[in-house]
Amino acid sequence: MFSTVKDDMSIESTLISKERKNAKFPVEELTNVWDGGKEETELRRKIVKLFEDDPVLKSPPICTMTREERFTKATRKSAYIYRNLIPNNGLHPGSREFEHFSRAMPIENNLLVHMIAFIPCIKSFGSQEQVAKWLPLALNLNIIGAYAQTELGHGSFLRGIETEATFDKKTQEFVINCPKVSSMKWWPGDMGLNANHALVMANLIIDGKEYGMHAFIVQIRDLSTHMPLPGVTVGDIGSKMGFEAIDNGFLYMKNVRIPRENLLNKNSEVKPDGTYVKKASDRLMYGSMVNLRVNLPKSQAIDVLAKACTIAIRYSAVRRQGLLNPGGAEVAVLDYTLQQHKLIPQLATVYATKFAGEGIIKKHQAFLQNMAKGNISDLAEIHALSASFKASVSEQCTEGVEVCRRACGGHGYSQASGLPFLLCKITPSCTYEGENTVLYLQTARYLVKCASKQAADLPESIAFLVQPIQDMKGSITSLDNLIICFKNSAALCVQGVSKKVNEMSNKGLAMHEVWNKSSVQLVKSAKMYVMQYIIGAFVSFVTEVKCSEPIKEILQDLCCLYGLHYINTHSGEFLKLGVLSAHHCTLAEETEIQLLEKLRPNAVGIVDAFDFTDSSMESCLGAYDGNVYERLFDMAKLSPLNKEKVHQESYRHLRPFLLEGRDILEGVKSKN
Ligand SMILES: CCCCCCCC/C=C\CCCCCCCCCCC/C=C/C(=O)SCCNC(=O)CCNC(=O)[C@H](O)C(C)(C)COP(=O)(O)OP(=O)(O)OC[C@H]1O[C@@H](n2cnc3c(N)ncnc32)[C@H](O)[C@@H]1OP(=O)(O)O
Ligand SMILES: Cc1cc2nc3c(=O)[nH]c(=O)nc-3n(C[C@H](O)[C@H](O)[C@H](O)COP(=O)(O)OP(=O)(O)OC[C@H]3O[C@@H](n4cnc5c(N)ncnc54)[C@H](O)[C@@H]3O)c2cc1C
Repeated sequence: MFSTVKDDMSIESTLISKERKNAKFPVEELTNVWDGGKEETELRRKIVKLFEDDPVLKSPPICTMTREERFTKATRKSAYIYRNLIPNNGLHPGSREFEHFSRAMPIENNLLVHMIAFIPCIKSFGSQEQVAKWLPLALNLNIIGAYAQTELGHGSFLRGIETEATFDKKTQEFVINCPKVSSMKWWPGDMGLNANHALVMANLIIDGKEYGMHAFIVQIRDLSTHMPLPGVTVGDIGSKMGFEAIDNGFLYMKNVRIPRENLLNKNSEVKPDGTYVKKASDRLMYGSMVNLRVNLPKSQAIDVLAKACTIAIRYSAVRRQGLLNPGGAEVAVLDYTLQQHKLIPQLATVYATKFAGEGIIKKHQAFLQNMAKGNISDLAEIHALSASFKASVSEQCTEGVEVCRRACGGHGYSQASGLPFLLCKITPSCTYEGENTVLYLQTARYLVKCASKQAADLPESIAFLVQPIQDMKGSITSLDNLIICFKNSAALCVQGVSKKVNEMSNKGLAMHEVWNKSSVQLVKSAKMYVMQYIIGAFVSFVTEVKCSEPIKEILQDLCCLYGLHYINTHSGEFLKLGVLSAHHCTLAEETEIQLLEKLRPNAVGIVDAFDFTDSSMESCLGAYDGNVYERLFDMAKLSPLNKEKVHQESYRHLRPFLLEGRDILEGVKSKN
């Protein structure tokens, strides 16, 4: 319907090619470092290609589809992936290939909560017999389960959850009830339309006595008709800011009866006579959340920011607007120091959080191995670290994506840029798997407890909180000094708020009031604690990684930039704590600006090294060829509103005024 408008040779494509020629490092090697080795890069590309070449997984750009179409396509693709593509290609969970799935998955898919929460919960909370019964069914999608914990009235405060599971000795069943509207399960992914089972977190009641939150497998839909079972009211909660392909659901249960065996009973059991047997710590009930807080940040936040950086940096390298040199040619907006100051620190955030996250995954794996042997002594430490890490990463990356979006000017507001989609995808990561403020407070609770102990009684990673403050020798801009600066700040923050807490409670104030009155500083302490962890982990990675000198230099520069950018945006905190002087802050600012200038020629190369395919980004601004304007025009042509030259409804409503206008204008014309 629209005529084609094409430049013979787009200037934008030429500009981005020049950028690539100017890069001062081997891009492929940085990709290998990012992936964890050359073989991993090859494997990832193989898996991505397998998914991208598959005709079943192709669909129109998401910005041209309705919610209904997006949900339908996502379900069709997900069912195919889990039942055909994965088993037919021998890609089993736990295999090396599996590590690369999140990069290969279509841009929209669902059944994820079934895969990442329902299945792992069966494994964590189920006895051997229960795992043997439920796991194969779940892996084959014979049953599809949601993780139904949050209710309309309660999400964060789990002790307040209202859904009840009352044991009926006579029938050897649990009776599941949502006593009030506020007790209805609300939000669980995959539950609204696709799930036929749910892992329901409910308050266990035996003979009138409450035993707290436990996990039950509840069938909610008939397996042959998919109709809700008696007593079950279930559906989709409606349109959201994002995740439109996912059927986040509501679930209201009235006298739903399930067999006694459906209480997942690895950690606690109800005997036929109603005796309650506790086999392990109550805290293991929270294990599923720790697992997700450790493992989700990579795919749900860090990769999302990496994509946003790719889009914004490629676009900024070809978008020419204004002059730097009076009388000269228009410049790429990436040449403005202020544009570099927006975007390049986001790149540093991607690298810092990715490598720090890998450290936490390793720590968590070690914890799981110990737990299998009955040792959960590191639980509090891993809970505190994973809670604040999830909070900090989701917060930094969400802010970063919005910075990238705005850095693309007007086009960043267009769905065709891919950036609104990324922003809507990343924003809820600050809320799900534990609302960030609530998570920071959990970390702070642990840190304050640690502050009253001796270094020898604390885990190695925490002992610095109670040890003497270290001196910085030499420039603030060295990586060693950055670590010292952040460690000192975290220690002083924690000690300061602990002192405040003690003083207030010594004055007789109730602990809950003390806590509320100190909460602003408590959250700040948790943030500083996790920042020192992230910086420390990034520095260790940069120091130890085996790579060529140019790559090492880029990583060192990004590492330094990450620390300095944080200092410069929070300098008041560092000055207030007395960790840095005004002179240090001035130097930190100058050095950051120098680093931006140094990294600028490599910026396109660094985002190329993330190696996102065009189809994994669906972005007219971020495609590899830099051909932004033609792509924007082509995408606009696909808008469903452009299906016909004249939109009948717009014409119908406006026609009377247009006819008036025509008559007036024709009258004027005939007078003339
Ligand atoms: C063939 C298979 C193929 C598979 C293919 C897979 C392909 C994969 C591809 C891609 C993967 C990526 C895809 C991802 C897609 C993601 C989509 C989005 C998913 C979103 C899913 C979201 C799910 C959810 O949101 S679930 C709900 C989460 N809810 C929460 O997190 C609630 C937060 N609240 C809490 O955690 C707690 O209740 C609380 C701690 C805030 C409560 O506080 P309080 O009452 O004060 O504490 P209490 O309960 O009394 O606790 C007392 C002590 O326990 C300690 N503690 C608390 N929490 C924990 C914990 N987690 N671990 C350990 N200990 C804990 C607490 O500190 C107290 O200790 P103390 O010693 O007494 O001080
Ligand atoms: C996209 C998405 C997917 C989800 N998927 C699932 C799922 O699959 N399964 C599931 O069970 N749930 C799911 N959830 C729900 C999610 O886990 C909860 O929304 C989340 O845990 C936050 O709880 P809340 O909504 O009750 O927030 P609230 O706790 O009500 O938060 C509201 C405000 O109160 C503040 N606040 C709360 N408590 C405190 C406190 N103690 N001190 C200071 N401030 C406080 C918070 O900081 C926040 O500012 C999902 C949510 C989203 C958005």
